[in-house]
Amino acid sequence: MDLEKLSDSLCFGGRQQRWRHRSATLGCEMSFSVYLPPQAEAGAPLPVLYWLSGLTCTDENFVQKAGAQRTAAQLGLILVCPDTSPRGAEVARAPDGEWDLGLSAGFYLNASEAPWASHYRMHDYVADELPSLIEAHFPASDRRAISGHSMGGHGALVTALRRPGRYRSVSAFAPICHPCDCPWGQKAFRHYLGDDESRWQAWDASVLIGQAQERLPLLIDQGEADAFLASQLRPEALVAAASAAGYPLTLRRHPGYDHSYFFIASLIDEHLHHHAKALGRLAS
Ligand SMILES: N[C@@H](CCC(=O)N[C@@H](CS)C(=O)NCC(=O)O)C(=O)O
Repeated sequence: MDLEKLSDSLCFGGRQQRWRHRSATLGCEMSFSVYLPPQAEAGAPLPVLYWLSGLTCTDENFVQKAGAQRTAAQLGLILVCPDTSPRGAEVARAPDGEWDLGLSAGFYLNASEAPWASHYRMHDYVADELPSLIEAHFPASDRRAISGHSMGGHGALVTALRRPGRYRSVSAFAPICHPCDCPWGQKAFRHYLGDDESRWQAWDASVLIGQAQERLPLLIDQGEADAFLASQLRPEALVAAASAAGYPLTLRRHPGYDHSYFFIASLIDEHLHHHAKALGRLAS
């Protein structure tokens, strides 16, 4: 596996890096960002928090805006941020001006429909190919946690729920909680998965939580001033489904916070502590 280093900066005593590789799963070149805390110098494997960003993002939004590195350095957590869709000239794209489909809008699923199916396999990339690469090339253990924002919050929830045993904890900021029943999700699922809505359910956290095999520590933060809250995010659907299934869910609603990275930056430390406890880096 060829890995090309694109950048490498000292950050809170650790390294903030960006890498490029050829993804066999996605059939294109992909970039990802990784933060290696100072403890990585010693070489002993450290646990990894995978972060999935939202619509219009790349692997760089979180590392530049969330301010997670200071606490990751204290806790000894590696942070890995994949891109939000396959990339490159060979990859299908939405018509100009549509930012909620195609590039930067992969929805962390495996598409079944043309023209998307040949490259849009972000679920397999995030759950399988990327962790294998990280664990082979960096001082990373197989203790994994997953988190994300908006479309990436949906991705974190669905990835953890679909893949029992792979993650120790999960969290999300302002996730799309019930994509089968909101405009962003319906548009993406119709294109990527086809018109048969019964096939959408395998990618909807509010459905999957009712079938969950394991109970992970699950934390969700939601801003009350988020412009997408009522129309797109629908946390009440996930709360109802979790309650019916007896799945413990901590959902915190925060007055005044919007959908931006300012909200994420305000609460990211609490998410890092949530994951550090499950990953054995803090007393629980
Ligand atoms: N472009 C959209 C907003 C898209 C948006 O809010 N994207 C979120 C994720 S869903 C984000 O993280 N944007 C990038 C950023 O804030 O750095 C609009 O104008 O309404």
